[in-house]
Parts: sequence; C-alpha cells; structure tokens
Amino acid sequence: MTRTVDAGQDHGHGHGQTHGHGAEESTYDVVVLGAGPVGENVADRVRAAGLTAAIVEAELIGGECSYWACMPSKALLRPAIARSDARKVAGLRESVYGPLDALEVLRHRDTVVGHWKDDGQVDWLDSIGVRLFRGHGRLAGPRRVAVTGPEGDEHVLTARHAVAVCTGSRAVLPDLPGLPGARPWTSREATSSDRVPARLTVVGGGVVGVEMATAWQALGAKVTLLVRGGGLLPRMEPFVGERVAAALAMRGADIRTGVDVAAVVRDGGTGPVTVVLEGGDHVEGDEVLFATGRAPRTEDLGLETVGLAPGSWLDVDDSLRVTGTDWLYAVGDVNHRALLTHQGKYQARIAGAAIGARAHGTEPAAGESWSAHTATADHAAVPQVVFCDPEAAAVGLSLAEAERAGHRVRAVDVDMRQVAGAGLYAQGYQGQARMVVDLEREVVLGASFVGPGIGELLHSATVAVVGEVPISRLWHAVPSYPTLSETWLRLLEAYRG
Ligand SMILES: Cc1cc2nc3c(=O)[nH]c(=O)nc-3n(C[C@H](O)[C@H](O)[C@H](O)COP(=O)(O)OP(=O)(O)OC[C@H]3O[C@@H](n4cnc5c(N)ncnc54)[C@H](O)[C@@H]3O)c2cc1C
Ligand SMILES: NC(=O)c1ccc[n+]([C@@H]2O[C@H](COP(=O)([O-])OP(=O)(O)OC[C@H]3O[C@@H](n4cnc5c(N)ncnc54)[C@H](O)[C@@H]3O)[C@@H](O)[C@H]2O)c1
Repeated sequence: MTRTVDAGQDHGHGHGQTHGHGAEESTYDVVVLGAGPVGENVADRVRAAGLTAAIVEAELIGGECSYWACMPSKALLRPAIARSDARKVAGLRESVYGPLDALEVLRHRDTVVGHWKDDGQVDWLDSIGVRLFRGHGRLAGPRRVAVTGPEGDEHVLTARHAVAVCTGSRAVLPDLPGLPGARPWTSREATSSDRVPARLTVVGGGVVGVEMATAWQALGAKVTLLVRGGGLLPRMEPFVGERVAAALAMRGADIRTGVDVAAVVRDGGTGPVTVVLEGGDHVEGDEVLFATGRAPRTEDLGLETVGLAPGSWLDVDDSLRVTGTDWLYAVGDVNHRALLTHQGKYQARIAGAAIGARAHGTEPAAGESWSAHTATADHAAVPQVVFCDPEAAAVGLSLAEAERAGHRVRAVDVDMRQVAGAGLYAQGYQGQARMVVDLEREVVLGASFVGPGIGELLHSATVAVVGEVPISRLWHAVPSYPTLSETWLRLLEAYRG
C-alpha cells in the first residue's frame, strides 16, 4: 500500500502517518537528514522562511552534541575547572581541598543529557511545526529520501526544493592489532561512563583527548596521554598546548609525545588493557580512550544514488550547497569545514536563508562575502574554546596559518600576569595571549588565549576579526578595570610600542 501526502497545505505538521506494508510517500519543501543541533537549526530556519520541513533522525533528537559530546563533556569539566579556579582564590582555597564528589558529578552529567531521552527536543520540533520521522534515512535519487523506521516501516519523502544532509560525524578508530576486541572508549564512552577508571590511557592529543584527560583526571583517574606529534592541541598556537601540557603534567598526568601505538591487548575483552608502543614500551590502564579524530556519517546514506561517493565528507560552496547539485545541501560536521556546534549552527542559519531565497526565486549573489547567504566566517573567523585547565581559546588565523596564507603579519604576545584583572581572578595567574595583525590593513586576523577564565574573552576577539575593526579604532574600545579583558589593552599597547 502506498499513500501519498503533500505537506504544502498544513506545513507538514502531524500529517501522513499510515501503517501499511508498503512505503508511505510524503512531499515537503525541505527534507533534513539528521536532527543534531545543525539539522534542528536548518529545519527551524527554513520554517522561518515559510517552507514546510520534515526531519529524519535515527537516534536521539539533539544529536551527538547533546548526548555524547559538548553537553556531557562540559558537565564533567565544569566542576573540575570551578574547583581549580577556587583553589587560586585566597580565603576560598581552604574550603575546596577535598576530591570532587565523582558520583554527584556523574549524576549531574546524566541530568544535563536528560538521561539520554529526547522528549523535550521532540516537543520543540512539534512546537515549530516540523514533522519528525524516526529512522535511518537514505537518499533515493535526486530530492528523494527513503526512511526505514524502527519497526521496519518505510517512508519515502520527496523534497520540492532541497534535501539537507546534517548527519554529523563519528569517532575514528585506527586499524591496530587487538583494538576491536579491546573494547576501547571513544568519545561516546568517555562522555557517558558511569564510573571512574582508576587508570585511563588516552590516545590522541587533540581537543577530545585533552578535554577528557582533564575531566577524568579531576574525577580521580591516573591519566597517561599518548601523543603522536610533538605537543597538545596542534591546531592552536604552540604556546597554548605547551601551557596546557605543563598544567596536566603538574597535576600528575604522564604525557608522552612523539609516540606511536603499535597494538592493544585486552585478553577476553575484560580486565586491564595494555597499549603497546612502537619500540616495545607498554602502558597498562583500566580503560583506553581513542580520541583520534572523526569520520563523516555518510557510509550508508545512499550517496551513490546521486553520483557521490559513500563515506566521503561532502564538499560544499559558501551557501552550503553540495558541489555539482542544485538541491542538495550538507551542513555541520558532515562538510568538514569546522567540526563545532556553534559553527554548524551558523552554517544552518546561512543554508536555511539560501534555501528560502532560492525557493522564493531569488538566487543569492555569488561570491558576496558576509551576506546572509554566505558562510564567510568558516574561512576567516572560526572561534573555539577548549574547556581544559587552563582554558584555551582561539579565533581566526594563527601566526603560522596567516603566514602560510601569504599575509604580511606581526604577532604580539602578552604575559597575562601583567593584567590587573588576571591577578584578581586567580592568585599566581598563569596565562598568555597573542594577537596576529595584518600589517597591510592594520586589522586583527586572529587571536589566541590560554589561562583561567579566558573562554569568555574569546567573543571580543571574534567581533574584532569579523568586524575587521582597525587597530586605530580598537584603541578606543576601552576594557573595564580590573577585568581579564584588559588583556586587549596590553596587546594593543604591545603592538603600538
Ligand atoms: C567529546 C566531544 C566534545 C565536543 N565538544 C564540543 C564543544 O564543547 N563545543 C562545540 O562547539 N563542539 C563540540 N564538539 C563537536 C560537536 O559535537 C559537533 O560539531 C556537533 O555535534 C555537530 O553537529 P551536527 O548536527 O553536524 O552532527 P551530530 O551532532 O553528529 O548530529 C547528527 C545527527 O544525525 C543523525 N544521523 C546520522 N545519520 C543518519 C541517517 N542516515 N538517518 C537519520 N539520522 C542520521 C545522528 O543520529 C545524529 O543525531 C564536541 C565533539 C565531541 C566528540
Ligand atoms: N571544546 C570544543 O570545541 C570541542 C571539544 C571536543 C571536540 N571538538 C571537536 O571535535 C572534533 C574531533 O576532536 P578529536 O580530538 O577527536 O579530533 P582532532 O582531529 O582534534 O584530534 C585527533 C588527534 O589524534 C591524533 N591521531 C590520529 N590518529 C592517531 C593515532 N593512530 N595515534 C595517535 N594519535 C592519533 C591526531 O594527530 C590528532 O592530533 C574536533 O575537530 C573538535 O573541533 C570540539
């Protein structure tokens, strides 16, 4: 049996549910594949543009970010960072000497992720009139999506204007002897574990490795961090990773750089797990986390039905439309532009506006930077805060990236001990800031900070980079005394000599 529903009249809300043995067919203006933070925002924006939308989700509405990434990881890290800050304040330090209440932290993490239930998010989709299809979605030729529901029920959704692929990314495990049988943690287990391992081995010194090493160390694990390259957080300015590594090591982490993992051994998949390094050294732990990067969730997506390669990241233009198509969009992690929730949500706002404009017959001007339909910030101003201890944050280009891009630049550094607000924030404050200035136009191309409390400083840098605010005008942006923001004053003074 096939029943056809056109959602043109009722905006697709609560329509077209039949239970038969054949596929139900429905038509919407836009079909969104994946209801992570990015898919939710695409659906919301196209609805705001007056279009009907359906969204397909195989697991939980809210995606990786809500249940196994940003939210649980930050819930684990917040007490660690708050305690560390408190221990640097005279008169308060003495009250926070003891260990964290790990059980309470894990309980709070469970609350933050809604106990891995998505009822609230479902209500929100309902409130904005977006029709939810639960199940695995696959492209079935141009503008068509086939959904296999949890009971094996089939729906075929046709999009009048656009399909937006927002299926995100998953953790990658290297191809190592013994790894599949060793039950390694990926970011999913590292953010959802209900107990603290006595010894945790972390492979990978990127953002996930560093944040999770920080969290589980604070919760009581003895952490060994195995890093292939020369240091931590290799996408940031080198001084950032150096300061983060020094602090982790001071708190007892064993950080080994320049090491390669050769094999993993865990007999019978239970008990201690041994990581064997090239050269023969062994590291034994109670769990091992592989924080070794991400792969796109595009393997089983029907990409071959529209001439694209399964398993690939999807190449897009600045309106987030997939190269070589006029109806397919790829938004968020899956396009590999910037694997961050806030940047994916920004792309969702841009894609939603572009889909809306095209559906209403207006083609956005090609190559127009900073327009409502152009994700220019993906190239010029991606901000990121790493919630380690000390916090690390950066926006725009690092010195090396600016030089590689051919800019004539000067970097100025400030030791944040010179900032009065820093001394008040924490006794013995340790931190560093860098501003990279384009000497031709005298604007800020990038900024980096490492130190307690600097996460909230980053947005001022983002505004300066996106606004291309001339240094001569920034000179008049007076930071309040005595705040951490006076770091800007010191950077500008250092630049002007
Ligand atoms: C441990 C960790 C911590 C992080 N912390 C931060 C942070 O603090 N700040 C930050 O900005 N970013 C952070 N990130 C990155 C952030 O999680 C991602 O950038 C973000 O989740 C991307 O959103 P998305 O919607 O593109 O994809 P996802 O959140 O991965 O959502 C994709 C959704 O699509 C669904 N899906 C996939 N395939 C199909 C299919 N075929 N049919 C139906 N549904 C499908 C999935 O089930 C999922 O719900 C973190 C990542 C990790 C791993
Ligand atoms: N606070 C945040 O904004 C936040 C937090 C967590 C994750 N994220 C996002 O999630 C994404 C994924 O993070 P991630 O840390 O998994 O990836 P990543 O790419 O940042 O780091 C992975 C690291 O693992 C190393 N590596 C790869 N294979 C290895 C191997 N076989 N042995 C040893 N090391 C190996 C790489 O050299 C790299 O340094 C990031 O792009 C980040 O933007 C953001």
